[in-house]
Amino acid sequence: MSVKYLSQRAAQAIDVELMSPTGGGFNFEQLVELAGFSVAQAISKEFSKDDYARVVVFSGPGNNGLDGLVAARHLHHFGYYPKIYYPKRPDKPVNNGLMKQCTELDIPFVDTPESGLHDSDLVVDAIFGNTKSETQTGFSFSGEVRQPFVSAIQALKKTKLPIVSVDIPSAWDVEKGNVNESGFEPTMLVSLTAPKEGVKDFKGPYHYLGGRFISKKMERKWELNLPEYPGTDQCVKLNQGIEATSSKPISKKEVGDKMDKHFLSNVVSQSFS
Ligand SMILES: NC(=O)C1=CN([C@@H]2O[C@H](COP(=O)(O)OP(=O)(O)OC[C@H]3O[C@@H](n4cnc5c(N)ncnc54)[C@H](O)[C@@H]3O)[C@@H](O)[C@H]2O)[C@H](O)CC1
Ligand SMILES: [K+]
Repeated sequence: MSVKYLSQRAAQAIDVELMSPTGGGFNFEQLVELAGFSVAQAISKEFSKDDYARVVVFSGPGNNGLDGLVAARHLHHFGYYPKIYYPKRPDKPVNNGLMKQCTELDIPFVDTPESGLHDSDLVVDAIFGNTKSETQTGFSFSGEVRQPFVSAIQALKKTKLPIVSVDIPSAWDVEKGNVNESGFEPTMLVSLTAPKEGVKDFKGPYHYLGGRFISKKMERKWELNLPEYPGTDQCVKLNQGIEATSSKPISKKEVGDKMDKHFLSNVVSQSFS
């Protein structure tokens, strides 16, 4: 059976369930840590530190960017030389903590996408992920990308370096994918929890799954059909050309039916915070 591709709404409902006291019982920092660790490990499987030691991580303003900061820290410990482009830094304990951890390791923060790409072997795209709407009226990517991320995404379109995208290539539509082929094509994608519908368009050679935090119970409930993670690995390589188990996207009603009533209301209040 092949792995299931998730609608944006289902992916966000699963995130909320993972963090619900009546669901998975995780806290947010744990998930970010595991997600970022899985990204670093997946990178180490395909891009050896002998050939791709100099890695620049582009981190966006949300949680996808936090995964990038965690990945940078682990890459440092794995023997790579990461640097970070992190232009918008929300003043929150988790962001400040991760920045401090990277600073303690002397990981440099660069001021422009160009200075990040200069003398690098590999780029990690952690700009946008399964972005929640800013308007709270829906779940679609909220309009046109704004600066400084327009320039960052332009730089990713131009670079010849291999790109590793975290969860979804930034500025692709989470459900419709690389609309009009206007986005960049990463070499590697690390989907978190389960691939999103939009990444059916992904054509690169390396597609991994990371974020090893789903119980068998949740996997059955959401019919995720996750592959087995090998041994102690935090990531698993997916076959190229995997198909969704169903061409019918999960409806809003189905997502609502699967969600515990206790945290149904939290989908809006928590997941948009
Ligand atoms: N369970 C998991 O798999 C986990 C996934 N995680 C990661 O979290 C992201 C989703 O995070 P979220 O914060 O909801 O979205 P983004 O990172 O994409 O960033 C939202 C951020 O971007 C701003 N924004 C929105 N639209 C625009 C725009 N058009 N231009 C500029 N800026 C925009 C918005 O204001 C927000 O600040 C998921 O993909 C995973 O990577 C976690 O690690 C937890 C576990
Ligand atoms: K991304």
